[in-house]
Amino acid sequence: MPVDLIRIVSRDSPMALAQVERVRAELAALHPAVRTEVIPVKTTGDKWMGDLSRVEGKGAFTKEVDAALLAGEADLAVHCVKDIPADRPLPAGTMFAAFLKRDDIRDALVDTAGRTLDELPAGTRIGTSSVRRSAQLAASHPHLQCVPMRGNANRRLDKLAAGEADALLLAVSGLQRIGRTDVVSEILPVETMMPPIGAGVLALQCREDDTDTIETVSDLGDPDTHRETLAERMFLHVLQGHCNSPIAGFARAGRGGELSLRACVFTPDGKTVLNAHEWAGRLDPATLGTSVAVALLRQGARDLIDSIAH
Ligand SMILES: NCc1[nH]cc(CCC(=O)O)c1CC(=O)O
Repeated sequence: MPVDLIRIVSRDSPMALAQVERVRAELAALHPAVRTEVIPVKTTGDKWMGDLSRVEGKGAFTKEVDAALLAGEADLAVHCVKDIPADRPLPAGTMFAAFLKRDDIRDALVDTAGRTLDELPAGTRIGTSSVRRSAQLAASHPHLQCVPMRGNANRRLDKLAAGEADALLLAVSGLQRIGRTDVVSEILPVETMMPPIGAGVLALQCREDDTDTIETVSDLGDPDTHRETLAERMFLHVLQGHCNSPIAGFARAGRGGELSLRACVFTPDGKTVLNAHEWAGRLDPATLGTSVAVALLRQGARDLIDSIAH
């Protein structure tokens, strides 16, 4: 039975609310009779500006949103896949109903003087708390210096303007969502800055017994994004990666539907980089994710991941 109202819960950052607007627009196009309501909530990750590993890092951006969904205060949660823990199952009683068509997966350099990464002088302070970003930067541009920076993308841009760093690394998709691609000075190729698992993908999560809502929103799903996301999340699950892991990678669905998954694990100083790249047919994303994870474990990934606090 079609539903007539869907209450959507999400973080309350400008980026998260823009994501909800995309979901509402796509829903309105496919199901014009369905009304929507937005329920913004603050998550632990939004409130705590210290090291994420100190606040049970796992699920810091999703816990309160999932709680509202499970309590029946909302019918649909919108999450960045990147922020959903993969080392354990989704909260019991919830499931993914759809993954929206993937956005740009790359990171961008934001430099107020408009320079590229190669043009930045030694000692330039790059604002990022991400081990993934700082390790890769240490590998390719060891003369640059990373300084810790947290907060939603708008706040980071404010901190940059206030002089807390000289430049930032931020996801292109996030900047597009908040309407700030004007600040991008260079889009980094994935060879220089491999994206995080789930980059640029939005997940729609429902209560598993709410078949009416699941049926309604599942029409928004994109099949290629779905397979890519399953492969990437299975990869991260097998590696038991956490939010602060030095792990990067991405799957790509080819024209014929075949999937490839490239991934790496590195030391924080970027001096050791483990690499794996495998292909699979269109119907087996989970095996592909498992296989790439096992290839990296055989190369010693376990020690690299476990050496970082979480
Ligand atoms: N940790 C915050 C976060 N979660 C998802 C994105 C980017 C958007 C996406 O990949 O869906 C960002 C911002 C950033 O990393 O610059």
